[in-house]
Amino acid sequence: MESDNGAFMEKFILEASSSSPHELALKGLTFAVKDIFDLDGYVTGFGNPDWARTHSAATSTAPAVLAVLREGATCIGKTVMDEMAYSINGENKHYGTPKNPCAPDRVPGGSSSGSAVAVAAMLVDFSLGTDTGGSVRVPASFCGILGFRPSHGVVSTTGVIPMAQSFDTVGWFARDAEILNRVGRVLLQLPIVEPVKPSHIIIPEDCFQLLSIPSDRVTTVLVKSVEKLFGGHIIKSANLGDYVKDNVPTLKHFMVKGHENQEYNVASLVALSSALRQLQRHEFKNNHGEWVSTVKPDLGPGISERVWEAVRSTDENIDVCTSVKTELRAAFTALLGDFGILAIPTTPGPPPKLQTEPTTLETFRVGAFSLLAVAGVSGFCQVSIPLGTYDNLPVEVSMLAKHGSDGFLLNLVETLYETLKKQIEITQEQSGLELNKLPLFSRIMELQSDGLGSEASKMFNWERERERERMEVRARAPGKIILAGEHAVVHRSTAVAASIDLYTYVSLSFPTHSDNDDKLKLHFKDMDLEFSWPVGRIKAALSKVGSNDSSSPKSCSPETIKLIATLVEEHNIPEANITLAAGVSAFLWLYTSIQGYKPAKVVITSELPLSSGLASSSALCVSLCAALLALSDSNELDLVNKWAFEGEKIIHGKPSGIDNTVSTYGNMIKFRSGELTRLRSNMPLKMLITNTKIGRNTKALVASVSERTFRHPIAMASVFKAVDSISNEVATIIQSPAHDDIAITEKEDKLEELMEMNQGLLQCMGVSHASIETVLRTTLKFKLASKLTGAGGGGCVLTLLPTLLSGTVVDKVIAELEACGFQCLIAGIGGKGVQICFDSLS
Ligand SMILES: Nc1ncnc2c1ncn2[C@@H]1O[C@H](COP(=O)(O)OP(=O)(O)OP(=O)(O)O)[C@@H](O)[C@H]1O
Ligand SMILES: C[C@@](O)(CCO)CC(=O)[O-]
Repeated sequence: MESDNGAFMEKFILEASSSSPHELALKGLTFAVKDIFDLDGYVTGFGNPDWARTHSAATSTAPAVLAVLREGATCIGKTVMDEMAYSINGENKHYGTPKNPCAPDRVPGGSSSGSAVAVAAMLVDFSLGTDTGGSVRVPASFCGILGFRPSHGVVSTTGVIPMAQSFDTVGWFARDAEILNRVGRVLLQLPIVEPVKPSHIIIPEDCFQLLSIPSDRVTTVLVKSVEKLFGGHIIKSANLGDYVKDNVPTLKHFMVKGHENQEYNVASLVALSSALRQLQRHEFKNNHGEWVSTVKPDLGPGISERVWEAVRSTDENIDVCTSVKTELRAAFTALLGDFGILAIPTTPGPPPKLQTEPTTLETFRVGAFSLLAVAGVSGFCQVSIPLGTYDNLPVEVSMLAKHGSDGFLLNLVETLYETLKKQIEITQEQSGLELNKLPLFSRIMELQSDGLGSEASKMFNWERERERERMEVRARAPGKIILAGEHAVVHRSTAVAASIDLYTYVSLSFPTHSDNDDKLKLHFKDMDLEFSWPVGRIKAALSKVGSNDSSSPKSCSPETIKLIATLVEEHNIPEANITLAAGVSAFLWLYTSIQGYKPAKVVITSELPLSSGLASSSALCVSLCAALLALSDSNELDLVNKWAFEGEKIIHGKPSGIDNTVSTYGNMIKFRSGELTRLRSNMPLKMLITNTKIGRNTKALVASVSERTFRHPIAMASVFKAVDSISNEVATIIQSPAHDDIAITEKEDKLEELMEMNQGLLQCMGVSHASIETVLRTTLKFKLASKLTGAGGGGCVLTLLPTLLSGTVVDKVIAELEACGFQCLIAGIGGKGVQICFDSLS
């Protein structure tokens, strides 16, 4: 199954003999078909071996397949699909999961998984799939290609195993917008016509808020491209959820009480998807209930549950589902007219990891289906369009048009696609150094996904070695503030943190052969401290440690720490800088674990004050790991984060992982027991950060809180529980909408109160300090609330600067704090995480 990315069930060549006098529209193109289409003489497998075993070969070929064959395209095989088309994941336990060329550790999306992968891996020019609830749109978006779901009923589904007829469509995939359009014209039997300019493009904010990545990463590209081609005046914003709620009265039968105000869902769209799923279950049962009950097929996890749920479903609300369909189609027809476009995200985020638990996938599915149901229930046509990558994972946007406006939509994609691609490049360049936005990374991606197999990887390694010699890799990672929950987070309470726009920078370069240098050199530029070891010396000292595997982060054992300490002690670190020894040890562990024993030069500088609560140690570990992993096969952010955590352990003792996680991913997060939730901040937060300049050691402070917990377990459990509630409340406030100054002020007042409460509890933990109390007293004089941030014991203090606070007051507070000898800075919070770039040295 591994060859051809595991996309095919079976390969063969199928061509139609044609003596047509006209030029064939698809001549010279190859394609593949999902194993749900009948091909004369072949058993149609429906993704499941029990199905294949109990059905005989088809006696004719589905008209949709015949149509493309007759226009000169060559079919090269049938593709793997999800069992009975009852999944959007793309994992098939019987035939293997087709490998997603865009993200090999992620699912390819289903149910037309193999068809999408065959196109994405460039094994064919286009492919056919089917889409009932999302089975073309989802795999297209997960594999970074174009996917088209036509208006319901316009392409023949004869000779295609039905799933749920009210929603079943034949869809297709391509990498090229012109080919997508050409295939569409054949299937839709449409003549070639001039493109028509869209009358308006609606970008509903509520739908883009469902995205787990920053929504402007998607909307900016779209808006800029539309502005360039058609003018910005055609862009309209809207709230789709409200529009649907107000215009589809029957939907009330599917609205779940209490869901109206759910933060991450658009309640009326969730209701739409409930209606769709209900009717889908009903029709699936009519189609396959008897077969399932008799054969009791062996079905994969998640799919089995859904199939049996459908088979056992009762026929409630079926008429109401049909009314919802009719009302929604009328409402959207009024909204879009003949040439209006609705733009929404295809799915709420990047493809989930392979083998994610079905229960963990549920939140993703709820979000995905509420977006997918828009075209599903209205029967409108939809195209999913790739928009490059974010964090190395594919990003897509969808455009929908009125039922029957398929030709218009296909022309529009073709017109828009080149401009979109240029805009993606501009946006990615402007966002600077981001991990996945780099020439070398895109070259690596290309080489891995071009299907050249081992030849490609040989070339790739050789190329990489040469690149390595000429390259300087630079990385930077931000520091962080903790808004609520420090220390308690080590004891499994919730904390809320954000990145700040102060960074640690790492530069990594490897000597060329002609340099004849065999040393590993580390330069802390700010303190002008240099370390260097012959790599043979490091190898000899660490010979017992075993071989390195950069793709699986491991902890440094106490024995290895001792061995590393001998290497550190060979350099006499001045007494004033002795705390740097821990940073040097972490460096040696991370470097040797990821790069082995190779000579190199690493230079580190930082804008962050060390040991003051702004996570300088994490910024060091994260930027270092990003640089070290940049040239390896495994360059995922997740891996950077995991290795950085191992470095943190050396400096920190028992870290919770919050610091390295914020430094890696940026933004604002809620964090508990290693689990992170991204927060969508709905308020601009400005913080004054006061550095008391009292140096302290996070490791010692964390240990002191643990000791206090050991002495007073019950009392401290209550303290941690109270902190947990405070953090959760802070997260809710940050995310709740605020439309005017009054609402913002109310939110700020609440946050101030919670900060004061948190500070009180940090005092209970014993981590405040006289210098911190001085800052608190000073800011209180100006009615401003403050709390320590990070480990305490000195370090930094946060003061919330309310939006309506006058600049004069800010100046006065700062003047008074600086008069006490403190350093003040005003921080932008919630920016990007780690970033990386390559420079050529030659
Ligand atoms: N730029 C740097 N250069 C050298 N060493 C560094 C650098 N940044 C951090 N370190 C190492 O990290 C240590 C500081 O880590 P520590 O955890 O005590 O404080 P912090 O990370 O700044 O604060 P907190 O963990 O409370 O947010 C330093 O003593 C040093 O060993
Ligand atoms: C004090 C602490 O909670 C935050 C340090 O920035 C420690 C940790 O979470 O690892």
